[in-house]
Amino acid sequence: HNNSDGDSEPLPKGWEKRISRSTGQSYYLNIYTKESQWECPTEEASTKDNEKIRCSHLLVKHRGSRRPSSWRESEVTRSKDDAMALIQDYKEKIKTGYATLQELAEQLSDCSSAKRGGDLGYFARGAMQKPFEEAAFRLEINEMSDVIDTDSGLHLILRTA
Ligand SMILES: O=C(N[C@H](Cc1nc2ccccc2[nH]1)C(=O)O)c1cc2ccccc2s1
Repeated sequence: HNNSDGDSEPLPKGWEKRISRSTGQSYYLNIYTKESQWECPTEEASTKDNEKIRCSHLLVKHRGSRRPSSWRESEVTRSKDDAMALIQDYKEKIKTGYATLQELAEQLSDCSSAKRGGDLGYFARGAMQKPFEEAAFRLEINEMSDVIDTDSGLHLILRTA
């Protein structure tokens, strides 16, 4: 329920009202699961930490990657520094609106999810490597991460749901 002045009624237990850095809009944070939502909550915040989110990502592997091979090339030989230069370029292209993460992932991601524009589907905590999970669960919907370093390589993550 979005009451008109928003602040008249106290929030249900476990929620905090926040202001979005990017849009200035107020949103609501579940202090247990750290999940955020735009809608004013009507129920007590859920404490189950099997909350699921959905992300797409673009992965650039390097010769130190856990599996230095992909649908794009049978042996990935680029250095980590070269991978970093590449993914920073991709990040710029996405930030400037030159391309979407999905478009670049489909052509350039070293993850098999490239076929689905980088879509990884819904996942809960515990499914993905920790650095990826921590970054992904901190994102607001439609927000893209900075470059994230995992044993698989360097990622850009876009939270889609
Ligand atoms: O682990 C995967 N692919 C690896 C690369 C990789 N490593 C990751 C680490 C964290 C998140 C996604 C990641 N993708 C590979 O192809 O070598 C996954 C592929 C797909 C495809 C569809 C849905 C989930 C997944 S997870």
